[in-house]
Amino acid sequence: MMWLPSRECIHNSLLYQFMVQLSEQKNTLFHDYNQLHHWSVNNSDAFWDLVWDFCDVIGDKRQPVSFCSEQSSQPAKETLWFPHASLNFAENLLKNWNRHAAGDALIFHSEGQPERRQHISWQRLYRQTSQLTQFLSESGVKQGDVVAGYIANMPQAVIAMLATTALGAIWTSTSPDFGIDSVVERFGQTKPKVLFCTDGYCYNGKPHSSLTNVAEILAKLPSVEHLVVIPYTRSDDNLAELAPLVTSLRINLALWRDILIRHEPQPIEFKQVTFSHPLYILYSSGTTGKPKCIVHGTGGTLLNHLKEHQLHSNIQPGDRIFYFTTCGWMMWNWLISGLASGATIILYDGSPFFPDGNVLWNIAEQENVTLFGTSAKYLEALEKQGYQPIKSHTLPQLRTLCSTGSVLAPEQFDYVYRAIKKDLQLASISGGTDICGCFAIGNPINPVYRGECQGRALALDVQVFNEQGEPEFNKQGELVCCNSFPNQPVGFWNDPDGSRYQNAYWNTFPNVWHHGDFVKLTQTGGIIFFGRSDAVLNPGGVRIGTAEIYRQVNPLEAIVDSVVIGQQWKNDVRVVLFVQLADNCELDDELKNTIRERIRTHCSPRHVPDVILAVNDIPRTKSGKLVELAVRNIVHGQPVKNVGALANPQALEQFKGHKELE
Ligand SMILES: CC(=O)CC(=O)O
Repeated sequence: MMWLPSRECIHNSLLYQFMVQLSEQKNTLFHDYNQLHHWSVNNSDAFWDLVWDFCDVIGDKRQPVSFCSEQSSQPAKETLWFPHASLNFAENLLKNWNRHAAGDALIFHSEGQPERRQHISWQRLYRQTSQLTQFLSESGVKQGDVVAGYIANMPQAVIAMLATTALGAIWTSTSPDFGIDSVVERFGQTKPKVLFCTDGYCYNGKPHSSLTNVAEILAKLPSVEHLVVIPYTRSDDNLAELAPLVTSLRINLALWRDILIRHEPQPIEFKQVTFSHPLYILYSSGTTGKPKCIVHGTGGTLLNHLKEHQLHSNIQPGDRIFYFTTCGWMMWNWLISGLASGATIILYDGSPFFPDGNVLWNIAEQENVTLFGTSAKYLEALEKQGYQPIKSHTLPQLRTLCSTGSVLAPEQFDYVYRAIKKDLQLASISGGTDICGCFAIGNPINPVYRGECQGRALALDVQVFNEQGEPEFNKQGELVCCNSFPNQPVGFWNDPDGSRYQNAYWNTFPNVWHHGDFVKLTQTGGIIFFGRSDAVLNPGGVRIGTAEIYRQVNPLEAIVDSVVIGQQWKNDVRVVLFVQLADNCELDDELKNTIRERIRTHCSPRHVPDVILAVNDIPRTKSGKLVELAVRNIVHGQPVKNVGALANPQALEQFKGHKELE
C-alpha cells in the first residue's frame, strides 16, 4: 500500500457524504467503496438519480431515469437515460457565477510569458459568454449546429465552448498543432458553421503561426461561414493577411476583441435541450483510418463528469484544478467541466518542459493547485530528467495527482511518492475519448496500491473477459463494461445506420461494451493495465501486454523511449523491440543483454525480444499515445492509415527496411 487516506480525509469527502445520504435514503449501510460500487451497478437508476440531486444539476429531471424497450436485444447499448429530462450544459458550468462573482473561474498561463498570466473571474466568464452567445446567434448558429475551435488552450476556448453550448449547439475542437489535413479530416466530417482560431500557439520557446494553415483549412471547409480570430502570438494588424482570403471565400471575419466591443453582456437565455442532445464531437486518434467522430450527449457528459469530479476526485468549490492538456484531447473537456463543481480551472498553453521541467510545478505552487493532472509519459520524462518537485516546490494544497494517457508503471508510483509528495491520492485513471470519461478511476476513501488504478468507476459494471467472453478475476483479459451508462456516446457523426458505432464497441461480445484495453482486476478491487489489447504481443500464443515490456526497458538510463510489436515470423509471432537511445549511448551487445536480462528476470523468457533495434524517434499521436499498430504495419510492409494523426510522422520512416526483420 502506498497511501491511505486519513479518517478526517474520508469523513470530509463528498463521496463519504454521498454514502451517508444513500444509507439514509435506502436504509443500507455501506462500509467501503467496493460495496458502494456493487450497489451502484445493481441499482444504477437510483444511483444516477441521486447523482443528479447530490451534484445539484440545474434542469428538469423527470422520471423515468432510464428506459429500454423490452424488445431490445442490446439493452446495455440501447438504454435511454433520463428520456424526458431537459437541461443546458453551459448553464450548469456557470451556475456558481454570481455566488463567487469576483473569484477566479479561470487562470491562464502561457509558456515563457509570465506577463500573459490572466485571471478570469466568474462574473467576467459569464459576461463574455453572454457576448459570444449574442455573436453566435447573430451569425445564425442554432441548436444542433456545429461550432469548431482550432485553438490554443486558453480562456477564449472555454468561453467559445460555453457560448456554443449555451445555444444548444455542438462544440468540437482540435489543438493548433494539428496540421491542415488532420483538421480537414475532422472538421470536414462535422462541418462547422463557425470556426474559432488563435493566430498561433507557443511551444518549446517558439511561437508558431496558425494563419497560413487556417487559410488553407478554410479553403477546404466550405461549411464555415464565420471565422473568429483570437490574437495571441501576434498583433491584430498582422491578421490583414487573412482578409483577401476570407473575402474570396465569402467568409465573415471577426476579431474576438471586436465581438466584445460590439455586444453588451446580458442575462443568458440557456437553451434547454434533451439529455441525449449532442454536446461535443470528439475524434478518435485516426491511426487506423479516418478519425471517428464520436458524439457525446449533454446530460451524460455532465452527469458523468460531476460524478467523476465530486465523488471520485473530491472536487469542491474553492478547489483549483489543473490538467496538462490541449483542446484536442478529451481531458480538456473533462477539465473544463470542473466549473460545474465550483472549481477554479488552471489552463496552460505550451510545453511542459519549457524553459525546464519546473514549469508545471511552478504553476502548481503559485496557484495552489489542489488536483494536478498529467500523463504517465510526462511523469516518466520528469523522472528521467531528475526532477524532484518534493525538494524544489511547496505544494501543501495538492491533494490529488491524476495520470492517464498510457499505463502508469508500478515504479512510477514509487517516483510520485518519493519525488513529488508523500501525502497524495495518486489516481491512475483510464477510459478515454470513446466515453469522454473513465472506466477506472480514483476515489478519496480507498488506499492506493502500487501499480493499480484504485477502482472501477461507480455504476459501471466493468469486468475482465477472456477471449471466450467469460469473466475472469485476477487474470489478464479484455476490459468490458456489461451495463449501460449515461455517458455512452450518442453515436458517431455521419453514421446513419449506426453500423460504425456498433462495430467499434459492441460486436466483440454480445450486449457488452468492448473497450480494447488489456487489464486485470485485483483482490483489492483495483485494476492493472497492460496496454491496448490490439497491440498485445502473441509469441507462441501467449498474450503479453506491451506495458510489461516498457516497464522494464524505459527506466534504463540509456533509453529515452521504446515501442514493441509482434512480427509475424515463421508461422508464429516474434517480439521486436525498438529503442530510442539517450545521447552518446549505443545499442551494443552489453545494452541488448541488459535489456533482455531485465525482461527475462522480471517478466518471463516468453517476453524477451527476439530482435532489438535502435531508432531516432518513437512515433506518437498528438495526445502522446504510442502508435504500436502503425509501427507494426510498417514492419509488415502494410500502409499506415492517417499519418496526420501523429505528432512526429517522420519517425515512421526509420521502421522501414531493417535487414534484421526480413
Ligand atoms: C481518461 C483517459 O483514458 C484519457 C486517455 O488516455 O485518452
